[in-house]
Amino acid sequence: MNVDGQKYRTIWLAEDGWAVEIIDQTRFPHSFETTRLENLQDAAHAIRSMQVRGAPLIGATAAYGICLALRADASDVSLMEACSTLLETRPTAVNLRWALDLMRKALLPLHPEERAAAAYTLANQICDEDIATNMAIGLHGAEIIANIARTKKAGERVNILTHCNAGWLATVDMGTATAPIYMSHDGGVPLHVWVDETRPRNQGAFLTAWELGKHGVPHTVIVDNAGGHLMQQGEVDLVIVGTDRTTATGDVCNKIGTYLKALAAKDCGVPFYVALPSPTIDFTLSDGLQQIPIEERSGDEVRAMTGRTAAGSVETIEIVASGSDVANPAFDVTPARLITGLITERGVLEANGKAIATAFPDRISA
Ligand SMILES: CSC[C@@H](O)[C@@H](O)C(=O)COP(=O)(O)O
Repeated sequence: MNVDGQKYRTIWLAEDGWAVEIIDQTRFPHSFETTRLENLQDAAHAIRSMQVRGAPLIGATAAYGICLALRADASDVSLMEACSTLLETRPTAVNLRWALDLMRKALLPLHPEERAAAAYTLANQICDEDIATNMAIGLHGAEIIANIARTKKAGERVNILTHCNAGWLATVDMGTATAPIYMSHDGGVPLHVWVDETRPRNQGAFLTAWELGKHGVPHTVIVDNAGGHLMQQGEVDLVIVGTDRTTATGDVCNKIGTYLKALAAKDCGVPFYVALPSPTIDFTLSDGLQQIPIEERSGDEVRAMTGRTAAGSVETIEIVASGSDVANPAFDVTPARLITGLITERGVLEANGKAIATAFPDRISA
């Protein structure tokens, strides 16, 4: 997407053709900075520290992490160790395992001398495919928005609520939940987005608001607890969120707080959609609540907030009474029964095993 007139992806090869550059997402929204990854440890650190985050981008970064590892040492041991180092960086987004499995299966049979070049080709392909997938999700999701827009009176806009950041910053480009929004907005559909701030790391307030703003999409940041009230007041036409892992039966794991939005949406009769690329479906799982590992992140993310002071410096302050315990589960699971539809690259599916299996027979057998 464009940032002040310059086209960016979230991850790309440096001019030297081997190092990897990323947008450092820990600096948002106070500054826009890019950083260079030169080895496996840089790539693992970028994922762990959330310089890059969002399920598809985590997968893409891991793929380039393999490239960097093989550039230094293309042996079988190096490949296997790189896969296990990267796999341990974050537990919930299944795109990480998907990308590593893809890389390992393709590269292990090759002669070590061929591996690094083949790894770069494959990682580039993963990135290009991510964008094509998101464009397809955008087209399918835009139809849903267009149908709602047709029910509106002149001058009324479609109000969409989203949680966390499933925007272009969470993918290689376009985003998943935001792809239908960008396409509809660019196509002239009047719309407005309610952006959940998404405590504790504020991906909504810091990232989604930033990228919607840069693209000129009307939006309003709300505290995480406001969504239910807005739905009761008829101020939300539909919810679109992303996901880090979706079971073969349609249970959706996404940023903590997603489940509460789905409950409120059900109670208020508001359609609740999940936008996802097929690498986010974990075909080995059938019960999201029992089987999806939920990342527990540092309590410091709950205890503190970072922001810009009136004097212009970026500072971190404590916001919890000292001595209190904190807990920080980073994701929750929304059962399939609360989901109106899954917006995938192969169309909008019902959230159930039959619909998913019918749309992705090739992925099940793989
Ligand atoms: C297209 S991204 C989908 C999800 O990865 C996104 O909604 C999300 O929850 C991201 O969590 P994060 O902890 O910021 O990596």
